[in-house]
Amino acid sequence: MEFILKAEDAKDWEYKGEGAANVVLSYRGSFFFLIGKVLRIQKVPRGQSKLRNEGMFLSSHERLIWRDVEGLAESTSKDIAGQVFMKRVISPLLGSKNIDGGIHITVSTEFLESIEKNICHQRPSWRVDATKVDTLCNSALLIADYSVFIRSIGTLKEEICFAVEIKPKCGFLPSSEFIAQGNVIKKHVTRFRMHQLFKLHNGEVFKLSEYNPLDLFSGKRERIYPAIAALLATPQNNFRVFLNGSLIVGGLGCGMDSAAICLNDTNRGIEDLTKITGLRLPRFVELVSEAIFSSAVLDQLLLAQKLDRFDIEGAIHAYYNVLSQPCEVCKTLTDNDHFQRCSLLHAFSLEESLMIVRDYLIAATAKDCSLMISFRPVEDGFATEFNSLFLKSCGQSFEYKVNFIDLDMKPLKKMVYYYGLDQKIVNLYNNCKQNEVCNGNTAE
Ligand SMILES: O=P(O)(O)O[C@@H]1[C@@H](OP(=O)(O)O)[C@H](OP(=O)(O)O)[C@H](O)[C@H](OP(=O)(O)O)[C@H]1OP(=O)(O)O
Ligand SMILES: Nc1ncnc2c1ncn2[C@@H]1O[C@H](COP(=O)(O)OP(=O)(O)OP(=O)(O)O)[C@@H](O)[C@H]1O
Ligand SMILES: [Zn+2]
Repeated sequence: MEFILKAEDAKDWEYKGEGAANVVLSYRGSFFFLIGKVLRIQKVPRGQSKLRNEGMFLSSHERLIWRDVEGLAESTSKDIAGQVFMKRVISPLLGSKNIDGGIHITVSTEFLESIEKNICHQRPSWRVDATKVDTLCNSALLIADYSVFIRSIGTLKEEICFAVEIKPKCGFLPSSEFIAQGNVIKKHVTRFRMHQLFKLHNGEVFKLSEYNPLDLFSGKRERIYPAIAALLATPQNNFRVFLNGSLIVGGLGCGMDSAAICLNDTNRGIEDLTKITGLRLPRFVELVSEAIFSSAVLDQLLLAQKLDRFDIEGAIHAYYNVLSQPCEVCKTLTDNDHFQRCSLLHAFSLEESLMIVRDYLIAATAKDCSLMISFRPVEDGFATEFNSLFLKSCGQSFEYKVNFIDLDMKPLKKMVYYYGLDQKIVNLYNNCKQNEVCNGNTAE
């Protein structure tokens, strides 16, 4: 008999969080198979009811880009495309060890409608205004809950555990020759840093984050620690802490909490963590840093991000080649040298152009995914099937697990948006710099 979640099951699912595209719920019922799991449900922009497309999910150009990936071009839904993309494109790059594709389960429209109603008051209001549960979707993704440390399926033993969620964003500086002279700042200042200023300017955050992705991705202990400390100081949508599965630090998907509220909440969260685990703030930062350092999990992620070799300023020209359309960007270029250089990209073959765009899209996924690391204190010398580390400074051993989340495929049509956003971000940064408003965060 097929397993279906129906209206009466909705009460067992509790709001956990959401991003731009999905809402995530934790299971609070007693059905063995669902214990320790979360359900990831697709959302749609409000006012836009997505018509079910019974045919191919990918556009004809996307099918061309992904034609070498077995089963991807033929996908008939977002779910199927996502699953194939994760299995055949992302897992080989990031290593299957830290990725759980989850399973798709059938959900009734009534279940989704009840969920939409039940969680409405818990969602951030700006997310409610922008999106709603896609009640026309007939499946949802069931994944292990990484905010808890589960040792065996179907049990949630009463053990202390905590987890951090990190959205590290882009960990390198681009060096593409297709970056216009006027945008050369991109080669010296991180995208994250420039984007912060843009977000501040547009009221998307209250305070600039001091987090530097180059530190987090450095592979050096002494640089990872300040990166984690900076994330903790200004979590925005880049950092969350869960204690026994409940969110204690970081907001529900936005950076709109005022600096004071945020700091108060963080302090309270850390107090709770210290009370329950005995771990004080510096030791906690040390533990998270050590897990990132020892697991070297960001090395693979960085390689995947670096598939973006041409930067959007180069890849956008390849995009127009793929579409076989006149390039909308070349039309706007005023620097003749730069125009000549970009023209070279239009001489590339279709094969080369497809590869540039495909690699850019894979890198975009790698720049937007998050990492969840769950910890559990253990007796020293305790044999474990998981990674473990000993924190000398507090004489305590921990076992930990690292998992990537949000490895969704990015749609091809976003390329134009990516180019526009990039130009807006760099223009604003350049203007601010000229006005001597902003300070540099240059790479060494
Ligand atoms: O473009 P960016 O760098 O702002 O990233 C977007 C994220 O913004 P962020 O900068 O992390 O606050 C954005 O996150 P928020 O909605 O701001 O929490 C999404 O992750 C978006 O991806 P998608 O639309 O769900 O596929 C992300 O879009 P992609 O660029 O990954 O497609
Ligand atoms: N497997 C999981 N275990 C625990 N919590 C999870 C899991 N997957 C997602 N979450 C929580 O739900 C939130 C939203 O999930 P996710 O990042 O997949 O949404 P999204 O809409 O795809 O995000 P984005 O805005 O980056 O596109 C996460 O930030 C995380 O807090
Ligand atoms: Zn062009």
